[in-house]
Amino acid sequence: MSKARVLVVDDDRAVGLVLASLLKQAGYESHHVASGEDALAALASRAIDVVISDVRMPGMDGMELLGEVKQRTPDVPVLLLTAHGSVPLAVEAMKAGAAEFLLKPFDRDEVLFTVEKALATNARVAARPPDAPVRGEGQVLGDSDAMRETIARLKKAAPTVATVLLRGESGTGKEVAARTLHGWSPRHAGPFVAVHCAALPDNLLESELFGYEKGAFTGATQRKPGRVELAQGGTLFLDEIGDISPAVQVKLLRLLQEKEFQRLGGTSAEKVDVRFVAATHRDLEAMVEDGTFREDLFYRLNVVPVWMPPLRERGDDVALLANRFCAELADQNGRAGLRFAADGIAALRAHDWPGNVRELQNLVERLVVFAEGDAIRASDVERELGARSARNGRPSGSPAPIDAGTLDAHRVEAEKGAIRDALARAQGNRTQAARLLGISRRTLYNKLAELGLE
Ligand SMILES: Nc1ncnc2c1ncn2[C@@H]1O[C@H](COP(=O)(O)OP(=O)(O)OP(=O)(O)O)[C@@H](O)[C@H]1O
Repeated sequence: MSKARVLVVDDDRAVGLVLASLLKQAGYESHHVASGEDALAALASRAIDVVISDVRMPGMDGMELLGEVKQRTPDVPVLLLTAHGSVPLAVEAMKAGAAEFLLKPFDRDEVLFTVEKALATNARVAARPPDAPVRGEGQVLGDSDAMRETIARLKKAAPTVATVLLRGESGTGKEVAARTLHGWSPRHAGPFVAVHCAALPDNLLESELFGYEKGAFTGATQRKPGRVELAQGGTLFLDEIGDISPAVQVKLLRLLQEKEFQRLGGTSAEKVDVRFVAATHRDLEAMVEDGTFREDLFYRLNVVPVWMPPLRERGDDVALLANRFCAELADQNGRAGLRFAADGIAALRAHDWPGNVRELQNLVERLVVFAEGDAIRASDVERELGARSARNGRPSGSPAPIDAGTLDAHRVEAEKGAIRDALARAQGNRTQAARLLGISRRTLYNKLAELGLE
């Protein structure tokens, strides 16, 4: 299908561009405009599926824009973004019809989760057929020994219907690999449908996967196909498979074994023809051992295991990827010609990339947005790495312990306390705990790993 279109409205160019490009990376078509007036012009001239707008802007502000959008194109959900969050403002915005209220500085997963949720309420988008990506789109890139081996395995698996299990740390490119595999497969003209299993609570995940019949539950006013059905003739990508509950594990086992499923509220089994690709950063073998992941499901998934190597083991790929990202992002951001100086690349090579390719891509993006000359130098890289490490509480390069007196150490402790508290209040239920904390389930999982609370 054509990609969902997101309009980003922010008078702060850097914020707007970063947000628009984050959405692009996630597979949306996104445009940035700098004012409410320009947003209305964009809405009048092209089909937009969701709007994300800053609240405080000169001229027409986000609240006024919200009012106009609700009048002119009531189907289009509006998400408001502000650094000046206050409860009365949020309440006022929700009353005026805002789909959601997001706080700056924004969290990538939170933004994507919220956009996905908002798109699900847009009937026009829901009625579209699923994704049929262009052959070759989003191909895995890499020339290191580790990556050559991975690519060779993907090529061998591509022409078959064997289930592929992609393993590797977060940000290593498992989803990119899944899309590449689909693009290389005989099913490439069919749909590629992704389900991010950790992002959804159980009941939503089930209805998302299997769909529902009219009347299956309150609010089920019409029959809705699930992602499994939408992937007919193509590939179903089950991301974060290690995060699904035992109840969903049983249903997936049946789907993988019998190639059939039942819609929620349905009475008959439906047959499907889909190729399964799953991914996880978790140690599934250990989960099988401790009884949190079904052994039979593990074997069904682990037919062709493919490991995505961490970026720190990919040698020259750092330079290859950085140059590629720089060229693309510089082009998109009106900085064509901007490149890395040799010492800039050397500085990148010296970093250990705990966030893998995602971290590199985000860093290059910031370097492009804030670059002043024609070349990105080691000092620019070090400054950005240092700034981000300070924010993450993870000093750059060497993993020195956090000084108990620093602001970051306090933040880390405060976050740990809030997460422990929410988990206790939710009696260990992570979905509820995430809700109490106002973050997505996926963000909670990432935080648990980052803070060593798992
Ligand atoms: N080989 C690659 N070529 C181009 N971009 C890549 C490559 N690998 C990863 N990326 C980019 O890095 C980011 C992370 O990739 P991806 O989402 O596929 O990782 P992942 O392993 O699925 O992460 P997670 O486990 O957190 O879901 C994406 O923005 C993706 O576009």
